[in-house]
Amino acid sequence: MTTFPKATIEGYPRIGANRELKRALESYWAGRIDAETFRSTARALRVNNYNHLRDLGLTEDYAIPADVALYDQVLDTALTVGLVPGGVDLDEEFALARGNDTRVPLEMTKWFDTNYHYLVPEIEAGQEIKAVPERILRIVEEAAEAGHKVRPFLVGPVTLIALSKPAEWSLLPSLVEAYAEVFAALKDAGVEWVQIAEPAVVADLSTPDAEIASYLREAWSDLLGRETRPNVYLTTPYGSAREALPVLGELGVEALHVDLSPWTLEADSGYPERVREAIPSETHLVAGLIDGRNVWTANLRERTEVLESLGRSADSVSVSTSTSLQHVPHTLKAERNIPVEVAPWLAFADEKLAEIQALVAGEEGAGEAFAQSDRAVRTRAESTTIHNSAVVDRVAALPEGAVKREPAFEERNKVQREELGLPTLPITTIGSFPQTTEIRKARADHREGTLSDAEYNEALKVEIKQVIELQEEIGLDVLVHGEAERNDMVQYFAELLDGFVVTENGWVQSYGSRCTRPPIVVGDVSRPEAMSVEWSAYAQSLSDKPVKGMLTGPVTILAWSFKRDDVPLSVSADQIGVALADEVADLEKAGIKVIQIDEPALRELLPLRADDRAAYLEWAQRAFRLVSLNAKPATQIHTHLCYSEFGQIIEAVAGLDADVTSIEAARSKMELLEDIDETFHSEIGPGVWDIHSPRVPSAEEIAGLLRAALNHVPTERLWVNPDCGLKTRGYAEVDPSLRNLVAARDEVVEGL
Ligand code: MET
Ligand SMILES: [Zn+2]
Repeated sequence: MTTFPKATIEGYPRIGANRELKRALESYWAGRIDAETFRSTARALRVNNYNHLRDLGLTEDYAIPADVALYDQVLDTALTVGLVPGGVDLDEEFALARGNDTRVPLEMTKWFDTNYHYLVPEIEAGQEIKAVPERILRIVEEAAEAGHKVRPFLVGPVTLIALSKPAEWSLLPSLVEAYAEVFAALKDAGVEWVQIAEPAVVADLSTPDAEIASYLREAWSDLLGRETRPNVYLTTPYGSAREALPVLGELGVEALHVDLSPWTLEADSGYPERVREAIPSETHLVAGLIDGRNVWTANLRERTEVLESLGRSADSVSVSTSTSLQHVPHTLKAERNIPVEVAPWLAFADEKLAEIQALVAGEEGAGEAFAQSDRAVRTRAESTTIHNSAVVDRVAALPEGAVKREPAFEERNKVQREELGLPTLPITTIGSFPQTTEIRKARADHREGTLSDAEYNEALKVEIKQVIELQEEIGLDVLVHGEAERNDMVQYFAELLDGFVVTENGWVQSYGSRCTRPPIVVGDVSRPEAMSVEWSAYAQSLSDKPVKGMLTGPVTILAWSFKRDDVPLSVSADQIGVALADEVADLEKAGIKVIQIDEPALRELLPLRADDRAAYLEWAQRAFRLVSLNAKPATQIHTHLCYSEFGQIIEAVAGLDADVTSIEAARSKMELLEDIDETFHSEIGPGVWDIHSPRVPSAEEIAGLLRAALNHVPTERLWVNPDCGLKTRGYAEVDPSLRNLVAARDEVVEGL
């Protein structure tokens, strides 16, 4: 048997260093290129990546994983094993992902606790499962033609069912048959190693841990007992395996990956020890030592200690990443503006490859790399640019534990009613208005330097004025300035706060062709000057109605950034919280009476393990409350949540102690209302217009949703608003939809 490579990675960014895949996908969808051209572009990108990885040192056979889905790895696997029918057809695949005239797309949701989103297979008991090995054989063949023995990649059967809707376990035996068929085909094609990811063993999904462990045993003892199959490399990224760990040890897979990243060991420090005990020496162990989802230079000395603590002989252990590198940008080489002091502290995908090789070579073999790592660790710890004692002291002086805005909601509510004098069922929007071509162009020109600061500000003010006038004319009650100055809300605040570094090219795939450029929290966070006041104050000067100030909350800013690894998340959250509290004070001074603090990512950071959730919710709530802690009683604090189902954490949402909460609800047909009943005592705006779709909701439809809401929420506490901001929509839909909101509200109020 070919031995497992000494140095490897779990996966590499698929989108392309210059986002080639994104461009090819979007050109194909728009009909600008045909299927043939698309396929050859995607193929060239894959082969280039293999060549690139070989140049970076992955020279051993099977060191390079072929984790090469065109849209999503779960969809790709589901199609290959036939859990979702679609075969090899490109348009079928994209129809599942994006919908078309005849079908709605598959639902999309977060992949473990990352910002990547996968497509959720819809499955049912008794359905047919027919493997399509051609999909993966093509990948193997094209790699072979280019001179590479790559490791075909699939999500494993247990994880695939655990992530499907519903998790229909009765399908497991026939699904295992399909995997067996794919394995046999790969073996026949001469493949010696296949990589199968089973991260279901690290998370508390809808299926309990103990059951996951027993399905794992059932599926894998069967698969591993098959005659015709390649060697199996089973992987467990995104955390530590608990109940399933002994099972993984007993299965007898040829190679097993465990996630030993600093992040995982912080939550479960005894993990290396448990791995050492549970995994027999016959199983080749692959230590996922290099963090696949953060951007910090590894402490090679400390990583070596973890490696040594596994007690393995050199030929029975390899070094890899903790997860696929799909969660980090390609390379630091594409960055020109990272401060020279900070650059050595960072390692993107390509830089991590060098770290893996250094760990394999050890200090004797890679002295320079170890010395560099030592320097990075030391200079980062000692840096006076990122450590700001004023910020640390300020946060240390805060009261510990839960903080509470005074007076309590009921009292504030009275003052705010008087101050604002809003009508019954007040109407507002969530903040952003359509980002027009003119605004995008102005922003691009400003970035390029062809539009001066003054001209850019002027362009923004023209836009704000139009947005205010439109809202006045339509008759909304609490207005917004439209957020024309923000492209991405988190990027916007990160650029204005100290303690963040933003990248030029650090694109990371979020889903399909969608990429984001997460900022990096490098140190203590503070606010050198006001960030949003100029725009809000200008907007307020144009209207007698209240204009809502618009901030992104601490949890969301953190969730959508690369986080520090030298302090707990709660520390950064507190720091961002007080920085935003200063912004609240400045907005109040500028005459703003209503301030929204968006926390769409509150649910996203919820830990994978149920045991860890209470502690998370505690610091998340605290950070949010710090922002509004010293707001005047008369200032109405709103919050907004979207992107996930909040039923599970509705009490935590109520615990934010906002005066008004808007929550996405239209798409789920207001399912949320059941949960709201018992828990919510403040005002609430369940979204009544699904802004993810280009449809214009009719007034009757909206009125229906409002009447449904009134069965759960008293009239005086209900707000009328869309599900989320309007920035991705066009005015052609926004204008009539807003008018329908007003008509619906008026009609419902009439009938009260
Ligand atoms: N205020 C933001 C907006 O309207 C909230 C977005 S939540 C993803 O765009
Ligand atoms: Zn939203």
